[in-house]
Amino acid sequence: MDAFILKKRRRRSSSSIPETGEGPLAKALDSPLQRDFPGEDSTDIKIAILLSIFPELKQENALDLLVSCDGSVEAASELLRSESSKQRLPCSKRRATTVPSLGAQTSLSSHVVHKAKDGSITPFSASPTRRKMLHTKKGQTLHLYSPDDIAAYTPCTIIHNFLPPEQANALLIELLAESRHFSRYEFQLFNRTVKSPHTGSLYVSTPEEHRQHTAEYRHGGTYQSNIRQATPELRSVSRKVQSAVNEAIQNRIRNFYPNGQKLRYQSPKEWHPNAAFVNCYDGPAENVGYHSDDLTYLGPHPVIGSLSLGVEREFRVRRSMPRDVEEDDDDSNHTQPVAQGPEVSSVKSLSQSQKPSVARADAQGQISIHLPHNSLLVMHAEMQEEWKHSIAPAQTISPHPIAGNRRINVTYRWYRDTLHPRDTPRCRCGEHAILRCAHRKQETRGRYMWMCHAGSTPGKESCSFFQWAEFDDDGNPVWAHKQQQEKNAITLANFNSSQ
Ligand SMILES: O=C(O)CCC(=O)C(=O)O
Ligand SMILES: [Fe+2]
Repeated sequence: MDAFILKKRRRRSSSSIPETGEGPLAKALDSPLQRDFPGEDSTDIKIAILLSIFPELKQENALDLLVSCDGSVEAASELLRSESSKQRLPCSKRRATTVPSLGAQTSLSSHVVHKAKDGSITPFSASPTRRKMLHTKKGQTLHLYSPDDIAAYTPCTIIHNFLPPEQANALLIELLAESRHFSRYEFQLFNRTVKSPHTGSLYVSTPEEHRQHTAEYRHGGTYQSNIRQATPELRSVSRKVQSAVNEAIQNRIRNFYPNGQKLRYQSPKEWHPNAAFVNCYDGPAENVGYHSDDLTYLGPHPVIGSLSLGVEREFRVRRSMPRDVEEDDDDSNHTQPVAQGPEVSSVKSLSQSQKPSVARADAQGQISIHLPHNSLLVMHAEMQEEWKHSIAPAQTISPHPIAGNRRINVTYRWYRDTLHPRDTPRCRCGEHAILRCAHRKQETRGRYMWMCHAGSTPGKESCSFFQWAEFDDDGNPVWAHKQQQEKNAITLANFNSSQ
């Protein structure tokens, strides 16, 4: 289970579980997967039986296997026998890493199987219990490394060593020089003005878009002064990001979405980046707190291509828990600012009563995806509405030969022509309303709404404006059709086509 390491472990005092010390069995018995395992008392006996039959099997892999076989030693042995016989075949196309006895970076999903009531064994990825087994517990972090596991358990695709090394280094050097111009985003969190615990800047395609972003677009409720024009490396890399992201979207649709169809409100058009947030995390303490990205200009179910350069850091994700499970309040009275976009801060300094969303995050546990230099993470269409993400402060980091202690991140984004601030609704205080997805109440969950964002703007108070947002199935706002008929639609320039 090397691909899947549990960092914080529960201490067990139960007398039914023998004292196992700090070894792999102790880790295995503390696994969150344990709770789905029937007949907990006999776990160690079953592991011992499996180990006596298959001496090369690692203890922690034995537990994985038992869990996936619903606790049946028989099914687990059967699977191991068939795996080892496949391995002995000289022409076997199977990679050795699919056998659980082998070591580092094994994909969990590649060897975990599901046993149906009729005794048939299917791959875990096709089993109905797949995601159920991955619920993390309070305060726990599951670490995923392999691209297969990341695709199976999170709405993300990771591509390691994405660019040719020289191109990754050239972009890193260019953006490290740019980072001298970066600034901290300011925003209102509850009753305080907070600065983001990292720096950044927004890059756009053309001088005209630079003007519009400074004077018309609002980010986190304010006009943004720190907008820059895309640099040569940023543009040339965007071509590769564009094709990799489009390929990843098609794979995701084919392999993960119901009936192999795109999600409702997801755009069927080719994804093309026309803006990018570039973030700099200077040292292990710099971070970004849990948030989902602002949908206002990206529209429903946006896809984001996120390139990491320099120091490796942990990208943590967790599902946004439906709030009606815990509390019953009304979307239309939404006054609690939910952190959005790169303007988010760590909320550690707030008192317990002030941080309900943090409490929910803890209750659910989280998954950590490690982002090494030159890795591209695609956040798919379900990510912003159903999950939250963060860059955790690190205890230690390994300095990068070019970047030192710094990590540079580029999130390539597709700002929608149809959601230009000229066309989006205004709230009663005359501000641009922001787009959010409802998730608190079951009856309205998944619907979009336009809301006043002034409550998150330093020095402003919200007018509580609220209006349901209407989109067609491809994520076009209702006004887009009218504009097209009148031929006065706005077109934003792709990074690639505007140089
Ligand atoms: O640094 C990262 O990987 C994530 C940045 C992020 O979440 C954002 O820019 O919205
Ligand atoms: Fe983000």
